[in-house]
Amino acid sequence: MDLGSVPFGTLPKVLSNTLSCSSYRTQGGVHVHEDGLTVTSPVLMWVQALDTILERMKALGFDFSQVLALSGAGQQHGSVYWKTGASQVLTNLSPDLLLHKQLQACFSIKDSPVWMDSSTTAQCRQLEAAVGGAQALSSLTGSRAYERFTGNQIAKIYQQNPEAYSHTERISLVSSFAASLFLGSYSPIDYSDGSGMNLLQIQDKVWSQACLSACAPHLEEKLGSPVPSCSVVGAISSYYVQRYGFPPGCKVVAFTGDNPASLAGMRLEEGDIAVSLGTSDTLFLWLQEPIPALEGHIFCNPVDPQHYMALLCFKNGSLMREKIRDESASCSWSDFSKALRSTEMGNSGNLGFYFDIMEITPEIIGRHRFSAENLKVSAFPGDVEVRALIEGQFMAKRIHAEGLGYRVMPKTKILATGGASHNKDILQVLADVFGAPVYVIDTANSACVGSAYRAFHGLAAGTDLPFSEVVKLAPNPQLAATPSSGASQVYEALLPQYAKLEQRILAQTRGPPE
Ligand SMILES: Nc1ncnc2c1ncn2[C@@H]1O[C@H](COP(=O)(O)OP(=O)(O)O)[C@@H](O)[C@H]1O
Ligand SMILES: O=C(CO)[C@@H](O)[C@H](O)COP(=O)(O)O
Repeated sequence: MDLGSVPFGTLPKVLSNTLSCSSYRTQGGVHVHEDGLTVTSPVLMWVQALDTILERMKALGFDFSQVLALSGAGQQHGSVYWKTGASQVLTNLSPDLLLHKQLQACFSIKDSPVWMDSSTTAQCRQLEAAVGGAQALSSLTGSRAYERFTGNQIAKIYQQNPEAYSHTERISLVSSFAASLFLGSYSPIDYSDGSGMNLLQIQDKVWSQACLSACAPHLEEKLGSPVPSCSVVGAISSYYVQRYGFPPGCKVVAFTGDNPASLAGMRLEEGDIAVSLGTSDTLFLWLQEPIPALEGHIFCNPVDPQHYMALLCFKNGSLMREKIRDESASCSWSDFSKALRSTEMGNSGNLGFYFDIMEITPEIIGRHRFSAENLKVSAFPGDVEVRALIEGQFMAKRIHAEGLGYRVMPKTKILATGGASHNKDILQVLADVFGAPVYVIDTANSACVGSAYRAFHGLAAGTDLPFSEVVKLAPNPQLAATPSSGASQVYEALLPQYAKLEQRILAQTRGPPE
């Protein structure tokens, strides 16, 4: 969880929040189960993370009485299952005890499925069949069925553990769960994060009855009604007023997904392209008109209710970069950067695909390396390996963004965020592959900054003030890398090559058509 105070003018302090993990024997915040597909996090770990951060802030003397509004963000798609009777506990929290001590018995499922889960292929096929196919589901909800999307996760829980499902009074997303903790009552799901469930009709902004009934019974009452992302969902619970000194009127603005919150934090404009280099890599764009397809996702826009955002998710992001860093660059980001600087754009024609876990975009697993002559090779020297990884990751992003209809224009800006956006040498490759300048904001944690901006926007709710007006005095993104001379010739030649090899691997791994 991070504290975000809007860093300009005389604006009040706001608190933004992302929950992260602590020591529950998780790796990277999650448990990967024996089947290699099921991935969960202990829900109490998230509750304890909130306790820990608030206690630390109190110990540091943070003045909670200045917080007029707060909002936050959570990983998308993950879900939390509140047990029958939990709302009673939530509304009667004792300020003398930590949250995780009081909420221990409140969850019907203790290990929440998270975005990395890919165990629901059967449920995905069932959902698509129920609504007339993959494209029909995409046209309705913005995406074909994806394993991590919450509707399919709920369907799996209902099918495998009907008793726990029937003892569930409320299902939250990670974002609305975190908001519920602050509210002391169930927070609604916002339209933008709600778009990552395969359940919400993105045009009408209501739950799809066909999708709900294909996933599980009585689902609508367990989800509650979705709300616009900029809604004030209530005032902070008296628990925080008494224990930490928040003002009683402190407003809670609907929490949203980490990627929608990043869009807000980066103040993305139409034509820009955002690349988030976090645990997952994502690429997202502002859209006026949704054109849902079989690849990628359309979400409701988190700051403008009339508009949309498109998103591509790449599962093998930072964790893959960390592996190659450890294997080929002495476990050091500085050696990793040196490798990028000591090799040339285009990597002398050597290309690599690095997907240690089943990738989402495209559905490939394994490491696949090719020489300049397109021959499969089993290994590259360390420096070549590092460049092949980074060039491959960014070429995939450009190719799949162009598949969605996106074109790099002369005025295109790339806005980079996430942990790896601290690395200038990685950003240089990004600028070269896209042939466009790369900008960063002064904190790489754009989801937190975006949550602070959204909280401030929520304070102005009812005045119809557009989000862009609210953030107009925020600092502008800083230029971090510009394309090197000759980059466009190198990558114009290499991009079709990479796309062809990707198709070849896909054809080989899928096998002959049935
Ligand atoms: N200098 C660096 N170069 C490349 N990657 C980095 C660097 N510093 C941090 N990272 C990566 O950033 C990742 C965390 O990114 P972050 O955006 O905080 O994650 P999340 O998406 O889970 O919020 C780490 O896994 C780490 O690999
Ligand atoms: O699945 C997606 C987007 O569709 C992920 O981007 C998650 O939203 C979590 O990402 P990290 O912040 O853990 O990288």
